[in-house]
Amino acid sequence: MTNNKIVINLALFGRTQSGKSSAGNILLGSTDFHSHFAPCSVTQECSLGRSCHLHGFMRRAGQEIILQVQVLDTPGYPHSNLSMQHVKQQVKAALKHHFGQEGLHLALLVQRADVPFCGQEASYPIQLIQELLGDAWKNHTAVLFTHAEKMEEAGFKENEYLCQASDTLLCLLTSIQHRCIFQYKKGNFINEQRMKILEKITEFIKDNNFQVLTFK
Ligand SMILES: Nc1nc2c(ncn2[C@@H]2O[C@H](COP(=O)(O)OP(=O)(O)OP(=O)(O)O)[C@@H](O)[C@H]2O)c(=O)[nH]1
Repeated sequence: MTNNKIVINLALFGRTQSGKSSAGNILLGSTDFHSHFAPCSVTQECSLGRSCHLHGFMRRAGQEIILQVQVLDTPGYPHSNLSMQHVKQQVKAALKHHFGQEGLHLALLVQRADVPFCGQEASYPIQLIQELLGDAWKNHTAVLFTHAEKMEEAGFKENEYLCQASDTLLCLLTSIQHRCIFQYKKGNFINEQRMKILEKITEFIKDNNFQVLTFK
């Protein structure tokens, strides 16, 4: 953090087609990441996107702090045509390259709200986060639920959804101090969504005293 600017470093993890790139684009307010429907994995390589300077999120000693967000998009894990070992090595190298010195503030585990969180498939991305972030992963991970509008359409409020969640999800949320965010993709509310998601993320990072994880 310099006197009046902070750069927040985020990395997206999750299963194929969970909505990682789309969430990254919402966070950045851009279309930097390649995001579309496919019956296979779209993202093949890690890539870093940077937002413009954002105002109105933070103040310190009465002075406005300008926020910039950097997001690392990663291939789905498991992937439809890359081995798990390959993806792991690729993400490890990208974390070191982009956040090796500056550090990572938060890993976002991207999970579709309309897909139950259970079984082996759900646990792979968590295992990847644990392996790459090490013991402190619990302090630097949040779940980002995409497709939350489907949950809303089915008549669930966020707390009701979480109350009825699978044991695996409840156990994960307990480990990460219940850090989770719901992303609703509907109509013309994308900018409003972006602000809400960024507010939550900055809250988590502030609660963590801006601590980062570095990579050697
Ligand atoms: N309705 C809805 N669609 C979404 C949401 N998030 C993503 N999508 C759609 O889901 C599809 C996959 O999104 P991506 O962002 O490409 O997902 P990804 O996880 O990056 O996919 P891979 O790179 O294949 O692993 C796209 O058609 C997105 O438009 C959401 O919150 N709601």
